[in-house]
Order: sequence, then structure tokens, then C-alpha cells
Amino acid sequence: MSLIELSHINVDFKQAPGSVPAVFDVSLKINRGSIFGIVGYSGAGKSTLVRTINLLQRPTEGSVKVNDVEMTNLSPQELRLKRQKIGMIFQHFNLLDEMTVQQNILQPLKHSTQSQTQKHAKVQQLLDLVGLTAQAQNYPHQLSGGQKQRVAIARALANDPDILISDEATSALDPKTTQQILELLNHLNQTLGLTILIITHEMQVIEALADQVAIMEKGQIIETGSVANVFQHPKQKLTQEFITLAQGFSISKLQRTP
Ligand SMILES: Nc1ncnc2c1ncn2[C@@H]1O[C@H](COP(=O)(O)OP(=O)(O)OP(=O)(O)O)[C@@H](O)[C@H]1O
Repeated sequence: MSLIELSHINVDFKQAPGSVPAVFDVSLKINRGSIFGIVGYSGAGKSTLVRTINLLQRPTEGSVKVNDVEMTNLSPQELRLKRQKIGMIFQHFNLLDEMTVQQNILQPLKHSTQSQTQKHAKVQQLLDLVGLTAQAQNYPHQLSGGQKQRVAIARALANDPDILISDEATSALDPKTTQQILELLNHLNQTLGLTILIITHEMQVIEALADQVAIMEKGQIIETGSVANVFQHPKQKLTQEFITLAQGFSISKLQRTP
């Protein structure tokens, strides 16, 4: 069953003298509990497209349904609550440098009605989950890139989201650290049933982790299907190019149970 359903999404950016179409007539269904990859070069429209899911980017046209709820019809208050159920992680981690690891993870719970004890128990549980219990009182500058991304993942999970959007989250990491972060994402998907949307320009990341993939070019999806099918029978030249580029990277395929 689809958890996310995008229908005929257009995003135009108004810019003198005209408007720039960043996303053009994209329709996409993402199943609950799956890992879905979106691949494309810089400027293809990947970030703009996924930002329409939580309406950080309101589409110029089209429908955005999450869990059968039309997001574009929600009031600001309703939207705020829905957004809490969609976590995001980014290439540059976006941590607050003046806060400790623990404080960074607590941040999304600031307005929660839970007691301080409950909030701290939640943070402790998340630290365990991402393997950073010993670093709770460290500041981001005292952490490696992989550890920073683990903090960002824990923070993204603070409100028990249904969906995690990973926007180039491993692009700044070396292959070994990338493998470890992908293993963590796989573990979260398999144990929490978290639906994960991965944006990347690295097809080896998709091959290791995703079930389904969509290839984007100039604001459009030019090819989509199961990862196995697309890798075995790529239809588009660009898809073939991404597959060729992925060869030779030492990222291992992860064990996945549908
Ligand atoms: N706020 C904005 N105002 C105007 N144009 C924008 C804005 N955001 C994105 N664009 C344009 O929309 C197009 C798609 O950008 P987008 O960031 O979605 O691509 P991307 O595939 O995610 O690339 P990258 O990986 O480099 O972020 C690009 O041409 C970009 O310049």
C-alpha cells in the first residue's frame, strides 16, 4: 500500500524574466516500509521534489498524499503535526554547533508535552539506537562525519516519524562510513518499519539499499522500477551512465526482508 502518493507535481520558481520549471509533471507512489531511491545529477530537481512531500516546497500544481491525507489542504497547525512524522537528514548534517549531541537530539522535542524524564529516556533510547551513548555530552566539532550523521539520524527520529527523507546523507562520507550509515538506515527500516526515501547521485547507494528507484533528469522522472530490474535492464542512456559510474565502489549490498 502507498504511504506517499505524488500526482502530477509541478514546481515552478518565479524568476525574472520568466519562471524556471524545477519539477515537471512527476507522479510517484512509495510503499509503506520500503526504501525508495531517487537518482539524478545536481539540478535535476530531486531536492525540490522531495521537499513537496512535507510541503517545505509547496507544489505549483499537483496532489501530495501522505497516508491518504491531502497535504496541500491542511491548515498550518495540521501541517506542523504531519511534518513531525517526516524526518529529514542532509549532506552537511545541519547540527547546532553550540549544543551537545544530547541537546541536538532533544531539540525536536522542545514543544512536546512529554515530561522531562520521558524526553531524556527517549534521547537515551535514540543514542543507543545509533550507537552514540558515549558521545552524549560531546559537541559536533568533536565528532567524525559518520558520528555527526548518526546524531542527525537520531534527531530526525525523535518524534517517531513514519518517513525518513535522506537528502545526499552519505555524499560527504568515505566509502567505509557510507557503508556503516547505510547499514544503520537498513536496520531502522527493518526494525522500525520506517519508510525511507533516499536522494543521491550515487547509484551504488541505491544498489546497496533501495527496493525501488526513480531516475530524474531536468525535473522529470525518466525511468523507474525495482532496483533489480533497472540494474539488469536499464532503458535510458542516463540510467546506464549512473550504473557504469557505480561500478568499482566497495559498497556491499545489504540483506533486506520485504
Ligand atoms: N529556491 C529556488 N529558487 C529558484 N530556483 C531554484 C530554487 N531551488 C532550486 N531551484 C532550481 O531548481 C532546479 C532543481 O534544483 P534541486 O536543488 O531540486 O536539484 P537537485 O537535483 O536536488 O540538485 P542538488 O543535488 O544539486 O541539490 C535547479 O535548476 C535549481 O537551480
